[in-house]
Amino acid sequence: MSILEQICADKRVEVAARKEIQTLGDLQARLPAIEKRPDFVKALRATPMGLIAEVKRRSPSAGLIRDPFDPAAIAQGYEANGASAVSCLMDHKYFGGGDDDFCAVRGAVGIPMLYKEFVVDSWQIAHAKTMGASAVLLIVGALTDKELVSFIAEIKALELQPLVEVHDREEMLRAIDAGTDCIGINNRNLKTFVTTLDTTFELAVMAPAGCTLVSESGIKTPEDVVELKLAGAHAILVGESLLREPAPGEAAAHLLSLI
Ligand SMILES: O=P(O)(O)OC[C@@H](O)[C@@H](O)c1c[nH]c2ccccc12
Repeated sequence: MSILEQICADKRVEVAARKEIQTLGDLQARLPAIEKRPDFVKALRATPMGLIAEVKRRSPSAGLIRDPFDPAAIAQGYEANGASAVSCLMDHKYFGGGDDDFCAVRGAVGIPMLYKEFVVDSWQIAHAKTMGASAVLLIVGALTDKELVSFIAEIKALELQPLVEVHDREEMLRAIDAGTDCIGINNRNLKTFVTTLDTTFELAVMAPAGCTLVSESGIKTPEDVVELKLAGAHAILVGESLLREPAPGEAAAHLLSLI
């Protein structure tokens, strides 16, 4: 079993248990009272290169990334230094994240937030809305075509925006067929962890006109960002290289310094 399959199998068990405590109906009952959140895609397109800065403690590929870890302070640093949005890991078992981190960040910044999760169930989409997310990640490699189409529709129906993640040509074609206007190209292969910006260089040309294109993972230098912009990326999603610096916010400003 690949790590992606393993994480998704665990996630199904986790969501089933959470649904017993807080049902989908419980979440849905709260939706009318949830205030509208800022537009994620608009924020990404408002600057020459959008930055989705990530809050994550650890990952299966990198191990422990940052300790001690103060999600609210990190996110404030990102916002003060020009980040367009914050991505917050929701998975605890593999990434050390979860609801507490999301709430802490949500209370600390005004920019849009991405619910960074392995979505396998509609419950998670309603949960993202109640938490105050603006956008929800959908990983094409973890979903059937039918799931992809229905999750995109559910996300839009709640006035959230999907970031549809692909890693190869086949997944890119599936994302386009499903009809999304915001595609994330993950430079990291979630099966092998091999990470190369060549993934973006290869796939960016396939993106339909008008589609917002995000390059994700393994982005480290201002020169990387220039190359990604030339390749057609409108935004970048960056975690590890910022989080390993003493001041992640300042590192974010430096990363954008050549744009
Ligand atoms: O820390 P990095 O290499 O800058 O990558 C950030 C982000 O792209 C990565 O965390 C990510 C991209 N897609 C995911 C899906 C699930 C979990 C994590 C991810």
